[in-house]
Amino acid sequence: MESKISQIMGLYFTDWYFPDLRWTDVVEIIIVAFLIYQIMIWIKNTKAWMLLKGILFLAIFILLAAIFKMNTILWIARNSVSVLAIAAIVVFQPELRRALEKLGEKKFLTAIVPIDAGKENERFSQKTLDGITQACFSMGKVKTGALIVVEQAIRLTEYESTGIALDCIVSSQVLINIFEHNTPLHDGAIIVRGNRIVSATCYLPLSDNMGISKELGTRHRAALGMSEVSDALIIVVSEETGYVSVAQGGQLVRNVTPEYLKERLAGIQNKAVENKGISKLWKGRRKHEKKTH
Ligand SMILES: Nc1ncnc2c1ncn2[C@@H]1O[C@H](COP(=O)(O)OP(=O)(O)OP(=O)(O)O)[C@@H](O)[C@H]1O
Repeated sequence: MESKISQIMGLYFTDWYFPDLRWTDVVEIIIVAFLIYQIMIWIKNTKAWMLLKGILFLAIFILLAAIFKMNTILWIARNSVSVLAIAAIVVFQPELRRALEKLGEKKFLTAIVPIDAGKENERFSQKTLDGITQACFSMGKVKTGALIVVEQAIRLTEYESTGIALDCIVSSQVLINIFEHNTPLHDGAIIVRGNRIVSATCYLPLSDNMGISKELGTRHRAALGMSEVSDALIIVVSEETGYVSVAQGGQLVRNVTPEYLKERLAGIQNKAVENKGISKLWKGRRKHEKKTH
């Protein structure tokens, strides 16, 4: 049977060249495919998609100029390539920074080197997890708006300094009190580091994502924006609807249940979970914005 197959192959593919394939070549192919996939996801989720469309348009234009021998246009194109490359780096500086930060995130490093070995493995306690969940849904019931940033591996010092410094243990009562209308700390976001609230009234970067629903205002846009520039988990309570939403990694999941919120918080509670993160990279990507109900 095998000899028959090789006979047929030999008959039809005599001119074909089959290179020797080593296992390192297979690994190389997998790595390159993975990198291309990640770059494509990055392009899709950032402004780079617009840039890619612009570049394609320019490329077609230049190709036409080359076909019809329009020398002036070709000369301009040749001389502006380096300027355009620098301009793209300047325009995409936040996205590039985020991409590099992601590479340097502990979850990549700790997967290889156990940097945190010996350190406390829990980011925050069950009490903090329960306090945040309880407060969010209590505030949702009475339609009190809230914005809570739960810090992970990336330090949010830059955003922390835009608010009022606090050093306060997380509890549902404290959270409800902070976001109470007409109180000095209710505006903006709070940042939670471990079991403590470290800052209130923080200003977060607004997302310029065009895909976000028009019915969502700046509170949700700020949550999404923060999730695009950091690995934090951001919880929003809508003043308008009372819905609780969660943003992380540039994805906003709207109108979640207490069980879902607890699950998401539990997912980042243990630092050790980060090591499993790499396997998650293979799972399919969700839509940019999700509605659970
Ligand atoms: N960049 C920001 N950083 C932090 N907080 C912000 C930011 N922008 C707006 N907010 C908060 O959001 C509030 C305004 O919310 P707005 O009504 O515009 O948003 P929304 O997404 O429609 O939310 P809601 O459903 O609660 O009305 C502000 O009072 C402020 O507390």
